[in-house]
Order: sequence, then structure tokens, then C-alpha cells
Amino acid sequence: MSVRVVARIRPLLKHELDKDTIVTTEAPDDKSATPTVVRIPNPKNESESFSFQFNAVYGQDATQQQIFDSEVSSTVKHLFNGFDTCVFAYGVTGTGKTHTMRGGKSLADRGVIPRLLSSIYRRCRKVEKDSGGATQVEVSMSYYEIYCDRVYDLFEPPEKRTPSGLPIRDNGGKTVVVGLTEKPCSTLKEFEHLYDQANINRSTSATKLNAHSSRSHAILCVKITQTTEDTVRVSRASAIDLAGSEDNRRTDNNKERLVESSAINKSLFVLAQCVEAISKKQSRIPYRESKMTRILSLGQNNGLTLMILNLAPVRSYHLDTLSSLNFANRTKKIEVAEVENEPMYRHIVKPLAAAASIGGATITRQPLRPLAGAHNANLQDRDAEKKKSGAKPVKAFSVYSDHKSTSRVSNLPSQNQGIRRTDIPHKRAADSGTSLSRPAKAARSDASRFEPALTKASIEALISQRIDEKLAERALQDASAAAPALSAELQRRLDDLENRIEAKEEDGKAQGLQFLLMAKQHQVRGEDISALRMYQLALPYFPGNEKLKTKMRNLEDRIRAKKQAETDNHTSTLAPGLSQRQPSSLMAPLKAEKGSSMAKASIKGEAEDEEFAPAGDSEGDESYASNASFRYRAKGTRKSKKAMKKVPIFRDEPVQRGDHTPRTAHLLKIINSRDVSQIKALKGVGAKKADAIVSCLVEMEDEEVRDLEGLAMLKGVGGRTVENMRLGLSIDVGF
Ligand SMILES: Nc1ncnc2c1ncn2[C@@H]1O[C@H](COP(=O)(O)OP(=O)(O)OP(=O)(O)O)[C@@H](O)[C@H]1O
Repeated sequence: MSVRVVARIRPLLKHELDKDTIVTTEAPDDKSATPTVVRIPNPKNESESFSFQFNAVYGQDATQQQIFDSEVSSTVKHLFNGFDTCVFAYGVTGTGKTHTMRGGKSLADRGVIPRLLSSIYRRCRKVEKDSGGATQVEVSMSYYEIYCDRVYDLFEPPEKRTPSGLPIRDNGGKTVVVGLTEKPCSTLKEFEHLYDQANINRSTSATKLNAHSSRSHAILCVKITQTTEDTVRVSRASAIDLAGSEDNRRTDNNKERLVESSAINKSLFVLAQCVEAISKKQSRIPYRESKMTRILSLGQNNGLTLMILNLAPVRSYHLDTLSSLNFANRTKKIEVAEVENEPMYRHIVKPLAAAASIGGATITRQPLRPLAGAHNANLQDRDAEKKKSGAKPVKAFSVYSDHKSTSRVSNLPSQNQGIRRTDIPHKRAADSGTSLSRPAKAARSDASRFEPALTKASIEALISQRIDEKLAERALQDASAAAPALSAELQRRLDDLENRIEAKEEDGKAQGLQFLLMAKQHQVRGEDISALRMYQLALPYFPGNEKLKTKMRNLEDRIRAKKQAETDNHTSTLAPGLSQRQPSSLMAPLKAEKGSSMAKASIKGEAEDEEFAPAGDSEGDESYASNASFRYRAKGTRKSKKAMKKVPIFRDEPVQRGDHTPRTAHLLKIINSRDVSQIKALKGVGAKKADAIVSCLVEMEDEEVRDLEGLAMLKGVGGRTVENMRLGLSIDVGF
């Protein structure tokens, strides 16, 4: 089962009403009423557009109710059938993730999370009613945020937090947060109170792009425990509101916001890398490079996974929207195992003699936490049967929560350790006379059915299961160790870099060092394009660093050579014609609306299609033709992007920088005036192009276009356009 990906385009905000809407929805064919396609123009050539197909697409007028009813409400049934579910919102800052997940206070505005809880409580009542009270359902939840790569419990007020946050640990292949509070929560009202309180603790701040920007990834984990007389079944619903990526040239972020922003961007970058590695079936998925990716474990988690891709419809988000669409396009290919959480048999863990001694009439039922954390130790017979029949072994439970009290069985009070003590003769705590310790008649007769758990065979099965677990853990460790071995020297240098980053947290260069570290890590893995991108991001922090520049040049040469080799190879194997195109069901959704250059792109084959390689104008833009799906930009990176674009050579290029011919100087003056009417009057520039140039200049804030090269690097402008502008100018203004 793949991750379900749906896109939601938010409506225009008040201050955007006069802005150009560029993202639209489309039904795949006229007959179908439900749109599944997002269409967006090619930023390099407005006459072309790209389309991306998802499981569903919601336009600007989609309501909260509609999103919930169509996408989330059906997951509740699965949850109660024992499956884990995960809904997460992804998108650039200010695109509506928090609105979608949390929403507003009014009934109509409530987002996915409160609606999910409301639906869960309704189902609880139904299950209890339908079973005549034989099934009891308990709901509890944990809620935490990942802020600057540190995990904080949102049920704890910020002043009680330890600055380093809560540790996370791999536990039998699952990632767990250690020491998280888990709050029982039996009514919607109770939930709303807890949730609202916890959200006050979440890190949010005003940024230029969003007055209430989430500065952290927030993860809500709702645990459903269904208890019958004999069994307990636990399943979890995770609802995740990711922080949005930010282009810091647009945010005007101060230092604190910048630090947050780079942590957010870094984690999202790692997420994109993970998705890319999964989609390319690489053996090493870089989950460990960020806490968010470790916890999200996309592709490793079991159960139903839904991603809601939030998009802003306006032009100012154009490139970010393309990056998000590209990311989502890869995510939808990720396979998630549909593994049901099997019920466990209660009587095995029923209080032993110890429980009886502390029991009595006042004892309340144990919250059954140990069962949730433990493996299905008493399902060994069934597992063995399944193994024999070749069925997949049952995998116990999924990620996300490690409540203090749900820690592994060994940490539990002795009366709850029955599950580990199947080798101890099973005593019935009949003496206490409580309803808890003395099973009902039916249960007692049933008990004999479970006695095999104490036989020699079952003990052996239990031991073999433990061995399997240990072997699996070791295999997991071995897998990470199997990543390309680093030389001692390289490892030392990486460690050294890491130490320098930590020591320089306050230093402005820390971020630069972060980029260097990531670049080296990519390089070690042979991911040259990503490495180059990281070096480019690092460059502004180390201006004039010749060593870095040489490294980049070498890397560029290598990439170019590789690309050339690939192209040669490709041209020799590619049969002509559109028959080479992958069917649209293969999710290579870039289509040419018109114009031949897209048609050209479409026959480049799946690999390139998948990676969103928009057909550029006359100059190829290598920054797009990347193997990284996430376009990460930080302040001062424009120049590095320029460095990647094939720079046109202009006839009146000045010998010395800044020393322009009068014609060039005049052209640059017009461009830098940011006056649409003047720019529009230039030869070869229509209203649309002039508009695009001005938006681009606005994005550059105070930065000016200093030369023809710089002009040719602007969105929608190429070398030919610049040449036209210049020539036209000589006629029009009499040079
Ligand atoms: N579908 C929608 N209908 C009405 N308003 C919306 C919708 N989606 C988003 N908004 C509004 O857009 C603004 C930004 O939304 P929101 O805060 O949810 O963005 P975000 O993606 O969570 O941003 P960040 O990543 O910065 O936290 C808010 O004012 C929100 O009310």
C-alpha cells in the first residue's frame, strides 16, 4: 500500500486578493468530478505548464469538513480494526498546514485533529454499545514538538523543559521518545482542553510570511486501547503538523528565527533526501540525520499513511510550490506495510499473586500499558502457524510514542510482567475475590485454551521469538554499518566538523559549517549534485575561500562528466517517439501543455520526469536537473545558483566588472527601476515577462541586477532575451 497523497490549495488571503493565481486544479478527464491534478506554469516559460497527479486534489473552496470526510474519517474504522494511522501536513510556510490540521475554533473551521478525535470518541461509544459493554475503549494521547532538532513534551510547560529535550531511541526497529507524558483523555471536551493547553506550549512566532508561523514539527499521538474480557488491542493514530520550509530572503527573519528556520529547512531537506533514497530503492536511507525523519520513519512505519500537501495559489510561491509538488510526487510512491496490531490475551498478564496482595475491592484496573509496549509474546503459536504457511510474521505495533509508563516490560512493576513470565506457573489470583483477579466463568473456561502458552513448545517459540528480535536488531545495526565505510581520516574530519558546529552554535558561521558537513556527507555517499548544492549554500559563509571553490569546480566537472556519460548512454538506447513515455499511472506527471520543449522533456525518460526537470528556455538550468527533489535556499544563495546556470556570453561584456558600456548600463538602469511599463517596452519583453522580472526583483529585495549575466539568470529571462532587449534598446533609444 502506498502513502496516500492529496493536495490542498488554500484560498487567497486578504493581502493576496490582487495577486496572480497560478496553481489550479483539474480533473483527469472531463467526466470525472473529482480533481486529481494540480497544474502550474513552467517558471522558465509561461506558455508551458506542468501537471502533477495525486490521489485527490482540493481547490481553494474545499472546506474543512470536506477534507475530513473524504480523507480522514475512513481511517477511524481502520484504527479500531487494529491498524495504526498517520496523517501529516506538508508544505511551505503559510500554505495552511496548521489550518488543515488544527483549524480554527468555530465548528466549521475545526481542522483534521479535533474532527478525528470527535470521530474516535463517537466510535468508542458505538463499539462499547454494540458489544453490550463487553468491549471497553480507552483513549490516551501524547503530544510533542521537534524544535531545532530537539524533542519537547507539549504537555510540559516550556519552563519545565530540559534544554536538550527528550532523548529518542531505536527500540526494536521503532523510534520512541523517551519520557513522554501520556494523558488519558476520555471525552472530546477533555481532549480540547488538553490540546489547547498544549498548543500554547508549541513554538510559534510571527514571520513576514505568516503571522502565526509554527516553528516546530508537532506530533500528536492518540492511543486507542480496546479491552475485552480476554483481549487487549492497541492501535495509534498520529497526526503531524510539520513546520514549513522557508525562503529566508522572503521572511526577513531575525537571528533567532533564522536559527529556527535553518533547523526546519534542514530537517525537511533530510526528509526529501529520505524520500528520494526510498524512491530510488537505495540501501541507505538517511533517516538518522534528523530527529523528525527518525520519528516520522516514512516508509518504515506500518499502517495507513496520508500526506496532505498544502499549497498557496499565488505566484510569489511559484518555485517553492514546484519543490513541494516534486517532493509529494516522490512521496506517493513510498510503500507502507499494512500491518494489523493483533489483540493480546489479557489473562496472561492478569495480576499474579502480587497483584492480589495489593488488590482488594478498591483496586482499579491497570491501564494495560505493558501490553502496549510489549511484543505479542503470547501469540507465538499463531505466529509459528503463520510462518509455516509462509504468511508474513506479525509485527507488533508502530512508532511514535514511548510513554514513561509504556516503556519496555522490564521497567514495569512486577505485577505487570506476566508477559515475560510465561515460564512461571500461571496462578489465578482467586483469593482476592475481586472481579479483576477472578475471571468470569466464560473467561475461566476460555483460560484452558491459552494454557499452551505454558507448554514446552510455546516456551521454545517464545525463546525463538526473542532470538529473532535480537537478530533483527543486530541486522538493523549492521545495515546502518553497511553504509559506505568511511576512512579513519574522513571520519575524523567529519567529527571535527561536527564539534566545530557545536562549539560555534552562536557563531554566524555555524550554519555554513552545517552546510559543509552535509556536503561532505552527501559526497561520501556519492550524491554529487546534493553535495554541490550544499557547498553552494556554504559558500556565502566563506567568501573567497579558494579551497572550497576548487572543490566545487571539481565536483561540477565530475557531475558534468557523469551527465554527459548518461546522456550518451541514453541517446544510444532510447528509441524515438512518444512510445517511450511512461504511462501516467507511473506518476511521472510532467506533461507539456503546449510547446515542443516539454515534449522534448517528456521523452527524456522516467528518471528525469520523476525528478521534475522542467524544460528550460534556451539555457539549460542545471539547478533544476538535480537528483534532489527539495530545492533548498538560504540567504545569499542566489549567486551560487547563478554559478550553476550556463552563463551566456554577451558581445559587449565589459572587460572589468561594473564597467559597463552605455547601452548595458542603460538596460540595467531600466531593469533596476522595477518599473513594469519601462521593462515591458523593451524588445522581446511582453507584459507577462515584465511582471515576472519585477516579481523576481522584488524577491531579491535590495539586491540589484549588476550585469547582463545577472539579468540572464532571472526567472523567465535567458541569454537570447537579454540580447534582444539590448539590441532593441539600441534602436529605440538611439545608441
Ligand atoms: N483553507 C484555508 N481557508 C482559510 N484560510 C486559510 C486556509 N489555509 C490557510 N489559511 C490561512 O492562511 C494563513 C497561514 O496558514 P497556516 O498558519 O495554517 O500556515 P502553515 O502552513 O501552518 O504555516 P507555518 O508553516 O508557517 O506554520 C492563516 O492565516 C490561515 O488562517
